[in-house]
Amino acid sequence: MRTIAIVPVKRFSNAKQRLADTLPARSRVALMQAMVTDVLIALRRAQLVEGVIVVTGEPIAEQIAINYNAEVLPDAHDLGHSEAVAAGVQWALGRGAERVILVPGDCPVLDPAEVDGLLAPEPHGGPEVTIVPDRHGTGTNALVLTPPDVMPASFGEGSRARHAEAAKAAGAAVFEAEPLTLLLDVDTGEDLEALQARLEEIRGGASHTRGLLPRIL
Ligand SMILES: Nc1nc2c(ncn2[C@@H]2O[C@H](COP(=O)(O)OP(=O)(O)OP(=O)(O)O)[C@@H](O)[C@H]2O)c(=O)[nH]1
Ligand SMILES: C=C(OP(=O)(O)O)C(=O)O
Repeated sequence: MRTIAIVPVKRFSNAKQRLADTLPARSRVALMQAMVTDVLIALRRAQLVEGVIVVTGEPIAEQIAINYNAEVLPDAHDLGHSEAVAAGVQWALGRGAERVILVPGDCPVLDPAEVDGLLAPEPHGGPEVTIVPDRHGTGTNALVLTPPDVMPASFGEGSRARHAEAAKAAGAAVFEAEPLTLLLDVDTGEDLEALQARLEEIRGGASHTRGLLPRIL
């Protein structure tokens, strides 16, 4: 099933506001750069992802996307996570995608094998939505949408329940999955500590973020 990954990336200067008390701006920029790089490397290694689109107005993210064989869809206004993804879905439909996986740019320990695990189950033929929550259990870190426009994404506070409701309303089969490496997005100082702990537990992966953390913390 032709599957495209959509990675929205906000301009680095506005990114990670929830880390402003933990890191100075230049470190937040460096962290986003490293995390986006690690996410794109992981998606490129996923066997079941046929293409990657990065939706961004950030020139550095654009260059990273090009370096890792991803397409770039300009985002002139940074109107929001969901808005960026919506544009990516339309782009993916135009390129024949039958399914999309929505992945944020701030899940650096993403494991390609877990991405393939999310995409491996044979689709039932009808509309389907898989929700990957965040580690707090109320947000959404990733969505697998079959077809890509089965429902609009609605990221933000309490999005896990909202996405489940929207999927049911769309008549889609709803699944939930908790692949360990997709549960950890980095939004707060506490997430950063959890990331450091995770990087100590696992060998390999997230090479750019792993290399940067000691320099900025
Ligand atoms: N292209 C684009 N991506 C976005 C936008 N808002 C959020 N994103 C991306 O969506 C993903 C998840 O967003 P958040 O967790 O809210 O990241 P963030 O906005 O940097 O974090 P905060 O500033 O703390 O809210 C990240 O990859 C962001 O870069 C946007 O307006 N445009
Ligand atoms: C991360 C989420 O939303 P946002 O990207 O807008 O913070 C979420 O829906 O859990």
